[in-house]
Amino acid sequence: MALCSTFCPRIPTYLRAKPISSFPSNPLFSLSFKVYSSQATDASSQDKFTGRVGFLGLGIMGSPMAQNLIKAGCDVTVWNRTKSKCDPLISLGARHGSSPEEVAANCDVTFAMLADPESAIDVACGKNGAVSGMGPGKGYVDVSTVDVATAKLINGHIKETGALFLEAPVSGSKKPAEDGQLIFLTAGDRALYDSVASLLDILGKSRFYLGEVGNGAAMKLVVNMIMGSMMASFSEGLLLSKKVGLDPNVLVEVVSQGAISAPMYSVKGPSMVKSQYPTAFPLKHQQKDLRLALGLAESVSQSTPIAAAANELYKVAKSYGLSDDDFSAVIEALKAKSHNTA
Ligand SMILES: NC(=O)C1=CN([C@@H]2O[C@H](COP(=O)(O)OP(=O)(O)OC[C@H]3O[C@@H](n4cnc5c(N)ncnc54)[C@H](OP(=O)(O)O)[C@@H]3O)[C@@H](O)[C@H]2O)C=CC1
Ligand SMILES: O=CC(=O)O
Repeated sequence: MALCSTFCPRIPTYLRAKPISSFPSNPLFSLSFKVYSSQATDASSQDKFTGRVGFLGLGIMGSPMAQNLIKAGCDVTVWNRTKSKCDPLISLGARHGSSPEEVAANCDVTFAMLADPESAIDVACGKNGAVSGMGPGKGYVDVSTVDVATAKLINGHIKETGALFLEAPVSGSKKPAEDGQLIFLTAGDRALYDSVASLLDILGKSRFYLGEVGNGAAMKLVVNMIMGSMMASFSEGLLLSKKVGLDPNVLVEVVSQGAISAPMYSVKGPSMVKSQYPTAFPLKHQQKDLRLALGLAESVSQSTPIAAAANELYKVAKSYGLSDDDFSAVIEALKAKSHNTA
């Protein structure tokens, strides 16, 4: 079945796109409702996608995303390198593909949510990769966070088969993925963007179409460069407040009420004070994103000293075995530093 825009019936009315003016200006509304900014979308998600959907990569992000598609009534086929992660989704009604190639061959559109550029390339272009199953009338949507060169490389291989390509990295972590509140940063084939708009609207609260392939990756890396630096700076503040005799919990509260408030600080601050880092966004992925963002800055000779310093801290944290902890564990690198210099 070729890509089509037909009705996908199980999306409740309250989850459908609403203009931003329908909601009060309270930012909390954007955390709990589907809100579409005027720039974020002009494709109508009234045209529902009912083709078969493939999903490759069922980690922290991919599993809840695939689950939301299944719960919305989509016909989903999953594949993951570690097969056991497919089982809960198969229990929910998903089909299983034995390779990315088989999934792509049997589906109209295939999503991929892989760890990094290497795995994204391997799953798309490697042996039994998705490219081998692609062809005219099909689409490939890569939602992994990769660099511009990787997005362009995969785009090239997919397009050679006659299929369409959309890069669509997401902003938003484990909880937004579970809640269908992701922000899609898409670029590539506009026709594919329009075809999968209703799927993106099941998974996310907004979607930006940014033009040429590479712009999605670039936007995502800039956002995560800022986020990585913010977390490193917040970590310094928490430790400094404690060392000068303040209660870091009170700092979290003060920050939450002022102009520098951010959900990230309010959500992660209390557990950071307790030295607990339950993984939502793995530290190794934040360091990967900083590394890729620094490469992006290098490519245009943009000075990014703060991000470069933050990247060093994440590398130190990795060397302490914190790769799979949440990225807020970067604070441990600063604790170790102050111990070393004490
Ligand atoms: N977690 C988050 O908060 C967010 C993450 N992201 C980005 O989304 C992507 C996925 O993140 P997340 O789900 O957290 O990561 P995970 O580490 O939880 O999952 C990574 C996925 O990639 C697969 N994988 C890794 N290496 C290979 C390989 N060589 N071949 C095939 N498959 C491979 C893993 O398979 P296996 O299960 O076999 O290991 C798994 O399915 C990353 O690019 C990340 O930067 C974006 C926004 C938020
Ligand atoms: O990439 C991570 C995120 O929280 O967004």
